[in-house]
Order: sequence, then structure tokens, then C-alpha cells
Amino acid sequence: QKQLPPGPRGLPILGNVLQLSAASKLWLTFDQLKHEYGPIVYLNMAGQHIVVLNTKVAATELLERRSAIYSDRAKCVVPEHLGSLLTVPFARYGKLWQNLRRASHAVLNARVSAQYQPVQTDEAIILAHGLLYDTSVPLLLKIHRSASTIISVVYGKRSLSSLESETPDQTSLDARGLHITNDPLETLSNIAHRFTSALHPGAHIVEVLPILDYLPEVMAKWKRDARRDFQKISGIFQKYFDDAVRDEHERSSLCVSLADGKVASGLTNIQKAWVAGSITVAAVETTSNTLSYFLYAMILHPGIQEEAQKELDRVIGRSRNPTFADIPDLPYVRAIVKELLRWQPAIPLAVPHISTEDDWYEGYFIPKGTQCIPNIWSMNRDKEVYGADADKFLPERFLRKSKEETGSKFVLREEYEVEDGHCSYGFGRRVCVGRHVADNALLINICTILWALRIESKTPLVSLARDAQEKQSKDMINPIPDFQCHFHPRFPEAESLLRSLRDDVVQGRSSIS
Ligand code: HEM
Repeated sequence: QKQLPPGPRGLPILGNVLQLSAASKLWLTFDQLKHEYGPIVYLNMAGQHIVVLNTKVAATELLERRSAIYSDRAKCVVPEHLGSLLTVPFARYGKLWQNLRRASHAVLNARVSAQYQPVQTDEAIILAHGLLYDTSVPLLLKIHRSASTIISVVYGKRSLSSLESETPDQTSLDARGLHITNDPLETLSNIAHRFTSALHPGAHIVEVLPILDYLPEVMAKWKRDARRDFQKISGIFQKYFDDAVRDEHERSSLCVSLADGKVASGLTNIQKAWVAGSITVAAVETTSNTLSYFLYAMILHPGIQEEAQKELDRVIGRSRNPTFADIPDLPYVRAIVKELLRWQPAIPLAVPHISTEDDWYEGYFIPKGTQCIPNIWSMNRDKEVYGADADKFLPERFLRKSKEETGSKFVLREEYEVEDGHCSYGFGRRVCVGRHVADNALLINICTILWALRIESKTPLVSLARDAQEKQSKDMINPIPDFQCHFHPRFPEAESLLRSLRDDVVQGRSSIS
């Protein structure tokens, strides 16, 4: 007997469509379902089978051990008109994805990622300096701009051009269509938003009734808009790629490596341009989201901030900025990065994996074509794994007290030298290919900010927690609460040091010149 996993009853024909499309922060809805139905939950979206995997054990068994049959992506009508089949995150499992993934891995693996560290160190200085001095720029926009590191890495040029521009009004973007500006970072963010909002369950009725895709463009606005935006996105990705490759003598970049026939064999020129573009889009929102949560965690927990700063004073001192060579000696800061990724995963439900064969798990039947959603949010807060305080921000959970009398108060627990300690980068063959670059960006930015600055909240702490809970989102990305910070130089020389380091970076005297 083919018994499906347990789950809430749905309506005839529609199944659970109404429950899912009405939900804000879908991961919280799934978290409640976990408590009612257990580690794996079945839902039905008008005939589409969905299985939510709520524990790491279940996700590892299916998405990693059985990854040969759990690595496809959903067929989504509107995102495909937008070009999703050419992107690494949303390409269907097959030859094209293998080529796209191989090329991305070649330019983002742990060894190659080390090449980007000088650029990342420079960008961290720019960010810390900006936090202290650019008081006219809204905080979250500054953080978002800091994700221009990835633009330096991918395209070989920094995107500092329009620090003064305002945050785009994301809610009005759909109405105006995809907004392309002169600022690459803003344009790439708009592209990211265009894809993620099209992917939300219930965003377009055609996803539930695919037969509607046979309507001609003139009768289907969503199709017309998506195809128009595909042309815009392709044009912009191709232009950025060609410019980067043309400037190859100025600065090495990921595009220059991709242009090399050996790295991206089997890919056409436009496919390479989409690899570069989709890597950047995947990187920008996720990294800046986690950095914003870092500031949020620091104002909520001044004691943790002080503990990290004591470690930085002891290891680095106050006469030079942190570098990647210091990271192994900074267990407390490394634990902060792990804890951030655990506590507030940027994509709490990852990207659904589609099964390509009928399968069984713990006696339950998982039909071929099921959307398997790893509920990273619940896995990262599993009380059986992390203890009763799993909801708290507590870097110490990754540490043990040092036995040595002098030196560090903490050491990273041995298992976490190799393990992430969270599931926020996803699973199996589709695991985040940019995780080394992401970890490095978070580490150096967090070290540099904590080394130079003391962070204080401008917003009363009580309203912070309430706003965070009330913030609504129908996006895949974990929404950032509204908050404001004061930044103060932590010691008298911090200001002059930051200023001269920043001048070196801007005038090209630093390591990336
Ligand atoms: C805090 C930062 C980041 C987080 C939390 C994150 C998380 C994720 C997650 C959850 C997935 C889906 C995994 C799955 O399907 O099981 C993913 C995929 C991906 N990520 Fe990241 N990511 C981050 C940063 C980055 C960066 C910096 C890059 C590029 C430099 C990147 C590139 C990608 C790509 C290309 C994929 C698609 C992989 C595939 O489907 O084969 N990500 N990421």
C-alpha cells in the first residue's frame, strides 16, 4: 500500500493551495506542521506532491545519500520564461546543469576562493569605513552595497558608483516591470527579486494550471512580461560579461576564468554570461541578508560583541586591521559566523529538490516528481540537536573553554573545525556552490567591523524583537527587521587607521591594485 507521509487535509482538487499561498514566512507554517505531523510532512498543491523535510536526518538521507534521484528542480512556467533554465540554482538536473555547475565549481571551490581574499579584505574596509562615516546612506543600503564584493570577484570591478542612490522600492518593481539602472548592484538585486517573487507558491495561477501557458502572449500578461524581462536580463548579463572579459588585462576576475575554454567547456558564450550573472544574483541577497542579521545580533547582545572584541584585541591588537591569516586564531568570531548562519538562514527553505523516481522513506511513499523542501529553519532550531536554547543566539554552543592558562578563553569544538554546524547552505548535489566565498566574506567583514567599531542600537530593544516577529514576507529570503545602529570608533586610532586603509583601497594602493 502506497501510504503518503502525514499532513494537513486539503480541499478537493485544490489540496493545500489556499493554506500555502496565504502564508507569510512559509517556514514558520512548516515549523508548526512539524510539531503536529513529525519529521516529514505531505502537502498537495492542486495535484503537485510536496514533501517538507523537517529534520537533518531526513534531508541527509534523501537529498544527500539518495541525491541521484533528488537533485532536479521544479518545472516553473513563469521563471522558465524569465530564463531560470540557464541559471545554476534553477536549471533542471541534466547535462546543461552539470556543465553550469562544473564551471561554477571551478571558479568558486575552496582553493580558488582563497584568490578572492585580498578583494574581500579591501571591501570589508570600505564597509567598516562607510558604516562610520556615510551617515547619509540608510544602514541596510550600506550593507547591501557591501555585497559589491561579489561584483569585484565576478566582474573585476567594484560597484561603488551610486552609494547615494536610494533603495529601490521592491514592491513597485513588478508593476513597472524589471528595472534596469546604471548601477550593476541595483540591477542585479532587481533581477534577484524578479526571480524570487515569481517562485513563491501562488504567485501565478499558471503554475497551478500549466495548460494556461498555451495562451498566446497577447492574452497572457505574465508571459509577455516574463519574455520581455528575459531579453533584458540576457542583454545585461552579456554586457557585463563581455566588458569584464574585454578588461581582462586590468584585473583578473571570475568572468575571465570562465572565458577560458577549459574551465567552462561545453558552454556557449551566452551560457557563460548567465553563469556569471546567476552566481552574482545568488550571492548578493544572501550575503547582505546575513550581514544585516549580524548587526542585528550585535545590538541585541552587547555582551557577545564585547567578548569578540576582547579576542580581536588579544590576537590582532589595535595597530593593524584583521586579515585572513588571523582567522584560525579567532574561534569566538568563527563561532559568531556559524551561529548567525544557523540562527537566521538567508533562504530558510533552500530551493526545492524534485525527485525523479518513485521512492520510500520510513515506510512512506514519495512519488516521482515530488517537490522536496528542506525546512532549514526548523533543522537549525531543532531542540533535539541544539538543546532547549536552540532559538537563542549563542555562539558558545560551538565552543569549549580553553584548557590553557594564557591566551584564548575559548577553542572551537573539534567537530566544528570541519562541520558547518548548520544546514543553511542546503544539501547534496545542489548544495550552495558559493559557500566558501560566502563564509570568507562573512568572516572578514565581521572581523573588520568588530575590530574597528562599537555597534549600538538606535531602536529600543523591545520594539526590535516585536518588529522582527511582525515582519511579513512572501519571498524565499528571510526578511530583515527594521533597525538602526550607531557606530563609534572603538579606540582613538581606529578612525585614522580606517581612513588611511580606505584611502589606500580607493586609490588602488591596496592588495587588489
Ligand atoms: C550567506 C550566504 C549564502 C547562503 C545562506 C546560501 C544558501 C544557498 C542555498 C540554501 C542554496 C540551495 C541549496 C539546495 O538546493 O539544497 C544555494 C544554492 C546556490 N548558491 Fe548559495 N548561499 C549563500 C551565498 C552564495 C554565494 C556567495 C554564492 C556565489 C558566489 C552562491 C551561489 C549559489 C549557487 C550558484 C547555487 C545553486 C547551486 C545549484 O543549484 O547547483 N551562494 N545557496
